[in-house]
Amino acid sequence: MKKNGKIVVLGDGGWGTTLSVLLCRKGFPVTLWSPFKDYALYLARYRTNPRYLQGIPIPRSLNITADISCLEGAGLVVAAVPSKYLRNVLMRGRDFVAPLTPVVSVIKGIEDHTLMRMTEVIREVWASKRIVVLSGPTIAQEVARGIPSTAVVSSSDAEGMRKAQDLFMSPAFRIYTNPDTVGVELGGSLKNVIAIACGISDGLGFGTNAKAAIVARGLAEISRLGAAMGAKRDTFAGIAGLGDLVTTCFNPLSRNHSVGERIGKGESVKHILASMKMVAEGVLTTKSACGLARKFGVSMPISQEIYNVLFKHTHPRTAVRNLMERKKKSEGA
Ligand SMILES: NC(=O)C1=CN([C@@H]2O[C@H](COP(=O)(O)OP(=O)(O)OC[C@H]3O[C@@H](n4cnc5c(N)ncnc54)[C@H](O)[C@@H]3O)[C@@H](O)[C@H]2O)C=CC1
Ligand SMILES: O=C(CO)COP(=O)(O)O
Repeated sequence: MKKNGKIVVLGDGGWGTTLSVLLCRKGFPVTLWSPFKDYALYLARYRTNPRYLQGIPIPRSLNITADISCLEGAGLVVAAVPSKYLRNVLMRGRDFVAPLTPVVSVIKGIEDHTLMRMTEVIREVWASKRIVVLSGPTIAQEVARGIPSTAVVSSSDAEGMRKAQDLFMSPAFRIYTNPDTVGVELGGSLKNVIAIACGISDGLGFGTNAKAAIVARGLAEISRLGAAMGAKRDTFAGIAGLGDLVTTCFNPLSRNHSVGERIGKGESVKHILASMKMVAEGVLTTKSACGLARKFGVSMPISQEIYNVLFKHTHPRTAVRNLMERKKKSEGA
């Protein structure tokens, strides 16, 4: 990426704003696209994002707009809108982007009605030929504050992957490469379901034994599905797998964890979701995970119980009992 090639970041949420600020600090010309004109004007005027990234100053050098034609002439696009909005945003922008424009997806989700990964959606709508994924244990507030963090970039385009590594690498943000895109995308998306489970466990007042079990058995079911979909099992033991699972299951700033915790404490799912400005991707991803489990004939008992709690009004304690009373089995089976 040349310093004179404009970078467009699609999405003014916590992560899109963090990455815009990081790239600005590195001296790149960056445009942040917000879906809402009023909020774009607010961000541009007050140089702070109280709705999604409190307390982080936005540099004057960051250009902010709600005009999707800002994509025209972009040297690189960072896709940072929640998964449920991605297809629509891509449709709005598709006349302004060429298939050879590099696109970095930092989105952690699986489209629920198609079961497509985000790179698949981008390829379908924009016919993009150069797509990279960035994923890992990256709670936005921590990265924005310069707290040491790591992530992985992944692509079948080796040169694009290395360029993306250079683009984001910073003194407090260390980037690795991993060509297993399916594994990196699945790891980042499916861990949100397990983070909801850990939140429920905390909300019910359980201890670290229960959470450790959810993390270990959650990772086992994520890896099982990933392997069936062609991912490498090693990827799930790395930064985009176990790494992201740990941060999301244990960090109180995680939106997925906090949705689970509130459920465990007795709030209704409907009430929790209505009260949130930010998006907890794990809610819809739970549906997708169960859809993929059925499609690939893989058992995902924790995801299935979370589905029952979220969408079938199963009481969390019933879900726990269902998991604890499953048929005896060996760990590797
Ligand atoms: N926040 C974080 O710590 C991290 C988030 N991610 C991922 O980044 C992606 C983006 O999430 P966040 O930046 O966290 O968002 P957020 O939850 O902070 O903010 C919500 C976003 O949704 C947008 N939005 C609301 N209605 C919309 C509509 N109708 N059309 C288009 N956009 C709309 C808002 O403008 C805002 O950008 C997600 O897939 C998330 O999992 C990945 C790593 C870290
Ligand atoms: O993906 C994330 C951390 O890596 C952010 O997690 P939450 O969406 O649960 O806040």
